[in-house]
Amino acid sequence: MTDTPDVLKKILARKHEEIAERSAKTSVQQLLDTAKAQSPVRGFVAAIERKLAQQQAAVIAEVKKASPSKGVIRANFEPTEIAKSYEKGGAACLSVLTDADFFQGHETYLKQARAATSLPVIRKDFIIDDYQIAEARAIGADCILLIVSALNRSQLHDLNKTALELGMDVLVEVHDRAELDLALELPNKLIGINNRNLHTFETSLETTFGLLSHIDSSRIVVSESGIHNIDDVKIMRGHDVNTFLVGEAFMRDEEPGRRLMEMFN
Ligand SMILES: O=P(O)(O)OC[C@@H](O)[C@@H](O)c1c[nH]c2ccccc12
Repeated sequence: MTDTPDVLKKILARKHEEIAERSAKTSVQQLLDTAKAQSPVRGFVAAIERKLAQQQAAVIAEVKKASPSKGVIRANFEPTEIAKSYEKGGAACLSVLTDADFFQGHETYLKQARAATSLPVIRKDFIIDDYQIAEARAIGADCILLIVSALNRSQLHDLNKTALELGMDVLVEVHDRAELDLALELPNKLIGINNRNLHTFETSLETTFGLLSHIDSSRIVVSESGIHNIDDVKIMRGHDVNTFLVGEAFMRDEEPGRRLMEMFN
């Protein structure tokens, strides 16, 4: 399918421009100074491990207004209220989209969500440069996402190191076997399997099942995207996948945290 628009490629082209614009305004050193004054990191992996130790599902609940494939998902978008609802509903962690151009996200949303709860928060964005990692900690993020299909091997290793040095956790995201092999070179505990192909935005839960057998029990597998109902959760838990990243299903409910409780309790 040569005429398929490659969404990820388009997003990454824009990210390069965005980083250039931002670094002209604020230096990395300024970001690192701000990061130093930030409240301490909240353990993202630790919060997941606590849920799992209690035989509960560990849910990373996403604060997401819109996406390239779905358009606006939640018109009445109040990050503070959403975050509080998620915490009440039993989320282990929060995920906040900060990409503005494709997901209508913002750094402010992350700050608001984190300030409203005691939960650890992942900055959900397309990270290709150390600059964005300093920025993540400067706005309070406890964890970052590294998307293997957006990076080459040395970028992946270098960016991972930068995040760990700043004290943050890292969720490494893969979609196929080659990406998984690269991710497994890192010592990280969290391996995210994105059921959505970021080039085409097609989504299938089979992606998780296909990769599962290649990951040993020293890792925590996070099944990401396309988890919409109790049956999806049951199938996953039947395969011993107990950690989830869910956005849309919660965002379409008036009370996102109540929906979380319905799906996971
Ligand atoms: O809304 P969903 O289908 O529940 O998906 C959430 C999350 O997995 C998805 O937003 C996501 C996973 N990896 C990403 C990388 C970039 C942007 C977004 C994502």
